[in-house]
Amino acid sequence: YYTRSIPCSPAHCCNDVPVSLPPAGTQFQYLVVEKKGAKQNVGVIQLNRPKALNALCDGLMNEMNQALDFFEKDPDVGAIVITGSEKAFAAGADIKEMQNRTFQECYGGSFLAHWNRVSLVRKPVIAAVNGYAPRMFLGKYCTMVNFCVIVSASSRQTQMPVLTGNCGSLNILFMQRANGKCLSQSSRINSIQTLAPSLQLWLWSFLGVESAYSEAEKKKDRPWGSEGGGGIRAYPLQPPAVSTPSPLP
Ligand SMILES: C=CC(=O)SCCNC(=O)CCNC(=O)[C@H](O)C(C)(C)COP(=O)(O)OP(=O)(O)OC[C@H]1O[C@@H](n2cnc3c(N)ncnc32)[C@H](O)[C@@H]1OP(=O)(O)O
Repeated sequence: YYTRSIPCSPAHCCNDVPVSLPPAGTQFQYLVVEKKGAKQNVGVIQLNRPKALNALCDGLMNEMNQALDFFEKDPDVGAIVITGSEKAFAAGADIKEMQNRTFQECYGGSFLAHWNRVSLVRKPVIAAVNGYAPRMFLGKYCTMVNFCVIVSASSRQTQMPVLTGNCGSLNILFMQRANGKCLSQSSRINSIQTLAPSLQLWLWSFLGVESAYSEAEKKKDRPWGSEGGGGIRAYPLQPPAVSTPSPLP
């Protein structure tokens, strides 16, 4: 759980008595939540459900929202990092929990609506990804990572190319700043290429394109993320020329 061991800030004076944030006694079953860094100003949320490869069950996502609330309100926290374990960032939605739910339940009950909290945090949220992260980056069912700002790190075990997530994620930040909307995947990708090319280049150079590009993807010699329908390539220097689809025969 999370303890506060740094000196008081004016906004949070505790008269030298250690303060626990979130409120003392808050225990997380599925997360390790702590503040890190020399200035203790980075809120770190580590997914901690190893037996299920950090699959995102309701309990985990509720705790995630709680932790995000705490960090967003904490004036000492400048940025939030969400990370997993070495083997898995997260195995996506908890499919065991989902398997018996009917369409009506999901649709009527706003299934997964509480997953959006991370996209509303008004501080940078960085997803530090290692290991398995199926369906976390691309496709119809974009999950948590797509609502974060930057996805860093890479791993051969990551099933989706890491950089793909970076583009979508950073772009969401951009679009949130611009108009508060999360656009469709292709719009996001297009817009970052047209509206924020320098930001994109900066991000790519920051992350090191080559190191984020898995050997497996290299061998396939195809656009990153094409499996998920995104069709994204690494364009370290120039955005792609817009191609017109060939007419149907
Ligand atoms: C919003 C929509 C989505 O996110 S849909 C995407 C849902 N995710 C998936 O479909 C991934 C499913 N998992 C896998 O394909 C594999 O687990 C793997 C490739 C990620 C890893 O394979 P590995 O062989 O290394 O591990 P296990 O398959 O043995 O898994 C260990 C343990 O974790 C449980 N588990 C894994 N993924 C999930 C999940 N998404 N939901 C619930 N539980 C999951 C798995 O059942 C094993 O537990 P056990 O008690 O031994 O059955």
